[in-house]
Amino acid sequence: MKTHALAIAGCGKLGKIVVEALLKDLLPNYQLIGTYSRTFKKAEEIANNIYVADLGYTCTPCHTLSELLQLKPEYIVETSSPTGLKELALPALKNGSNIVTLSIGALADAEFYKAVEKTAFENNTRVHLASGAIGGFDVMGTVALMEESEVTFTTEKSPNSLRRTPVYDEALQTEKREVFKGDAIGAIALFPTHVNVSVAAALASVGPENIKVSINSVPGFVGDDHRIEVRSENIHAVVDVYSKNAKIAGWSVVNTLRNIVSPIVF
Ligand SMILES: NC(=O)C1=CN([C@@H]2O[C@H](COP(=O)(O)OP(=O)(O)OC[C@H]3O[C@@H](n4cnc5c(N)ncnc54)[C@H](OP(=O)(O)O)[C@@H]3O)[C@@H](O)[C@H]2O)C=CC1
Ligand SMILES: O=C([O-])CC(=O)C(=O)O
Repeated sequence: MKTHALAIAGCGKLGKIVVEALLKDLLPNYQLIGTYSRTFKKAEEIANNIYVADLGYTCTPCHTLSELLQLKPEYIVETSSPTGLKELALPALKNGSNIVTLSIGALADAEFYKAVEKTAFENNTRVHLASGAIGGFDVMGTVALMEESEVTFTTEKSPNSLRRTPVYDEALQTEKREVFKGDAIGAIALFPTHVNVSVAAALASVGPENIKVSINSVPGFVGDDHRIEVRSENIHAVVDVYSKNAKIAGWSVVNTLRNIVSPIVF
């Protein structure tokens, strides 16, 4: 069986899910050879998990991104932040590494998107956008090719998840409110780490400047509900995903990694 050298950049909650999957032998085609995170200790903890599991190879925790790239990983799981993806994408692609990312919000920047596309193309590498806390990119892409469509993205969130954002005030604890209405570029600018999904749905369909995004704070709400609706002359598609927490996003990276090496591809 061919094994692929894997690295993780951003060793937080979702990166750890990929490690959990490796240790459960759900990613038998990959060896985690390196980790990197802003806080070195977190990269070290994951590398230590691999050491303790005695998988027959070593995982090197890295202090810098360039140290990670020197390990020449074939795939880098990027689970840091949209800023992290901006720092990592071009050097990683030039280094011959493919990327699986959840920090899709970074790609709302059209100039960055173009540079990523060009660099990946020139270096024969690819960027895989994991489905994260949503799904249905296939339907969205298909309809976008087929005919003109209108795509709306409506999210319900708990007020607590908006606490460290500019829209938060205590009244949100008792009052339902639409806290953002606009396109995906405006949404990710206001909530830089909370609405990667809106950018992902937009990139899969009508583009970040054309999708209609509505973000709603609902008192007492637990988790997130993302509802994407595509309407065109022939199609009415609804993708509605409720998730109690963000675990689904981590597992979507695992699913993407499995799909990459599977002879039967979804
Ligand atoms: N597409 C989707 O559906 C979803 C996407 N996301 C995105 O996934 C990513 C990971 O989320 P999650 O695991 O919950 O986040 P966490 O905060 O738990 O983990 C992120 C880790 O990455 C590190 N980090 C952050 N920025 C950088 C950087 N520039 N360079 C290196 N390391 C960095 C953090 O370091 P430190 O510990 O020092 O802060 C932290 O350890 C985020 O971008 C988030 O926005 C999240 C949920 C759903
Ligand atoms: O879990 C979610 O609601 C999605 C999320 O944080 C994101 O898209 O960044």
